[in-house]
Amino acid sequence: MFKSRCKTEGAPNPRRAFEMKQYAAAGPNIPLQKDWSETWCTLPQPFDTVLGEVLNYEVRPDDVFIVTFIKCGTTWMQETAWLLLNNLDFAKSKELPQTQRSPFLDFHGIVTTAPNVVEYSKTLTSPRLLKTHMPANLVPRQIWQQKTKVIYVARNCKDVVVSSYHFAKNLRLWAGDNIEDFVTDFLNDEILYCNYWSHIVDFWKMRNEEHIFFVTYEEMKRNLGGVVQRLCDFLGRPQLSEEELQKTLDHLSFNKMKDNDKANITTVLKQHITTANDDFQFMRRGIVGSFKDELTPELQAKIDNWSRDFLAKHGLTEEDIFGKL
Ligand SMILES: Nc1ncnc2c1ncn2[C@@H]1O[C@H](COP(=O)(O)OS(=O)(=O)O)[C@@H](OP(=O)(O)O)[C@H]1O
Repeated sequence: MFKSRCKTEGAPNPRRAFEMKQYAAAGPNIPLQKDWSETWCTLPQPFDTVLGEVLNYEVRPDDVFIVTFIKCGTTWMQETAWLLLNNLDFAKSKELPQTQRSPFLDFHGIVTTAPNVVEYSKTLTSPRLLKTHMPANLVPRQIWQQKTKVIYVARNCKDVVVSSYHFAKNLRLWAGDNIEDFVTDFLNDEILYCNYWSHIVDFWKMRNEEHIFFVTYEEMKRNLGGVVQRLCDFLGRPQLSEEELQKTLDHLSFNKMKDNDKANITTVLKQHITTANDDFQFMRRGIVGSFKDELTPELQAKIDNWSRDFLAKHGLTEEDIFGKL
């Protein structure tokens, strides 16, 4: 059912920390919409099984999915949406780790020693809030059949490159040692879940569909209060009072989430990814534009050219999606 293709067959990239495959959805049972890109998704080998589990996942009518490319603000949005779906239960949010409140369906594909999250998620009461990094053509197919609610968070490419570089390097999920090589691998789709743009553009095209909530990390930084109230409408929840909103924004601030070990997933990641460096921090800078002081002008231009070429084919520019950076 799955076609795997490997551009680098016969010449494996020495910077790959583990064997990766590039998967493309294939076969008559997979509802590949006409205008979705058919770009592959780069995943570790154990996804041969996990992909099937995720694609065939049994979706409940009131499930809410958070779908993102990596490092786009997933965890921040999970904390936000979980609170709204659970009547602002701050006490429970501080008791239970986020990974238990809002499981990451594909986690055991990346970390084979992690528990089977697909199985765990079946034990949760509804409404469930589920996370996946799969692209549109590889998320549970019932999402498209049932028009299940999807919250999609996108983040500008250069900040994603920087954030994923620190993440992959410090967890030793990538075996190179400098950001120049990482940029090369990212642009060649050698990094987990790449290709970046096809992931984002597919959902951008669906952003006006009723069951899709498309938002950017940049908008969350600019006006989280506005995003929260808009999300209340999407989730069918009442708007928050001024007092509730302020309490929610305080809980969701970078510093509060960083100090909250039930929302900051540093410890969980270190527990499962045993190769992690001691000083690995999941909550790193949490800003828009960290690329400005972490990427040379040459690397920025290299990424911009690559982005421009991809987006031109779709009649888009990066500014259409993210505004001025
Ligand atoms: N509350 C809050 N405010 C602002 N920014 C936040 C917040 N929580 C997480 N973050 C930042 O989001 C980045 C991690 O993205 P993800 O959660 O998508 O990572 S993952 O792919 O699910 O591992 C990562 O970005 P960088 O700091 O740029 O690395 C986190 O710091």
